[in-house]
Amino acid sequence: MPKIASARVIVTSPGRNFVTLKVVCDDGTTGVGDATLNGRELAVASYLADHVVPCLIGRDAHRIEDIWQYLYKGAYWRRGPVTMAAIAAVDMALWDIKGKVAGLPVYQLLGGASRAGCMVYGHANGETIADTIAAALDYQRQGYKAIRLQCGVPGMASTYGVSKDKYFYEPADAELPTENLWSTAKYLRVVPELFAAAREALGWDVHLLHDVHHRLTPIEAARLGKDLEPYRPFWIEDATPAEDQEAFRLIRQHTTTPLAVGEIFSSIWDCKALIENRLIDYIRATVLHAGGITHMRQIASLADLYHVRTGCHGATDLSPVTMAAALHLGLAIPNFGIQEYMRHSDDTDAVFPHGYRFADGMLHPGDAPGLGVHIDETLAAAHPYRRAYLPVNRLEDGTMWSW
Ligand SMILES: O=C(O)C(=O)C[C@H](O)[C@H](O)CO
Ligand SMILES: [Mg+2]
Repeated sequence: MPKIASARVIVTSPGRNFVTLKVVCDDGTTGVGDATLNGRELAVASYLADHVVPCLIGRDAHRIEDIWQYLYKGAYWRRGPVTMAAIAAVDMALWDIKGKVAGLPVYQLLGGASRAGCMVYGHANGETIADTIAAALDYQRQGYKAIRLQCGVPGMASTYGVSKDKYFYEPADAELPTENLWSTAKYLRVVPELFAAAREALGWDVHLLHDVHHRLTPIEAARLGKDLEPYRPFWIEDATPAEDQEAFRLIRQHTTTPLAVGEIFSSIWDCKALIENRLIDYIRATVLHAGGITHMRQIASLADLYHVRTGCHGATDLSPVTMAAALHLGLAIPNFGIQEYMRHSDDTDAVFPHGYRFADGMLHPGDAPGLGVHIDETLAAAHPYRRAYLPVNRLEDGTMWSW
């Protein structure tokens, strides 16, 4: 049995910050895990290096469940994004090792493929509705079957999801948090116009998605859901801040627009009530921020009982290691729904060579043993950490709001 001989934390910034755990076994087998927590990266790096790595040395790398429970129960302080991202990194690395030792891709260890590939959605965004539609048409031409639409809000200098670059959206953009402004009234006017224009231009054979990014009250979210119903969105995401799980009941009572939530959840306890009460349709928790493949599989299994499908977070702050792990899980589980796919920059792809491939609107994790992703440590060292914060958001009168 491979024993864990060492583990190191690698912080690198090939255009944006990533924290990676590399576990090395006494037989030379290595595994990688992603521990990136956007804007708070060094907290997880320290949690791993100072508090987790010393506990790993000498352990049997095959005992994934036992090590998960050891780190979770052993911390005493349960849940939370820092703890769960650190546990996730260990978990991903151990699945990677198990796959390499077995000579099998991780999805085979999880039960084998349940589908040909994982349907993904790309991000179409633009300052104006016309710009956004043009970007969406571009994705459609590339074969995407699902597209997220975000456009600027007239009268607002900046809007969540709208970037200068056509493909890459990077909100962690400054050494101190950028201040954005927000108007719910202006936003609620423009989004239905965007969806009407999108159906006109793109037709009905493509799934359209939208991220509200935690900015509406429950009754405002209910209004948006109703207004979008004629355009049959695939989902609206994070319609209201989800620490108030009960709020989704109100939204649900008013609209048949499917609801997705969970990119900031760190455990099954954050979504248990949402799932069991059938208040959501898609769970967006990820292997990275929700405790790794082991815990995310548990969340997916619970969700499956209630017709809730996965729609895992996949923004650029989740490294290619997380993308690979998400694809192995997504390929295997019965209730996969969709996978977010915001492409990484060439610099990031070079630091993390990977085997997953896009074709026909889907990603496939590939058949290399383990996760099929590596870290080039020499290249990683050439991109030192740079402090970068996510923005904050204020109403026009200065009131602090959810970003
Ligand atoms: O991808 C999404 O749906 C997001 O909401 C992106 C988040 O703002 C981003 O990952 C925060 O780190
Ligand atoms: Mg989101």
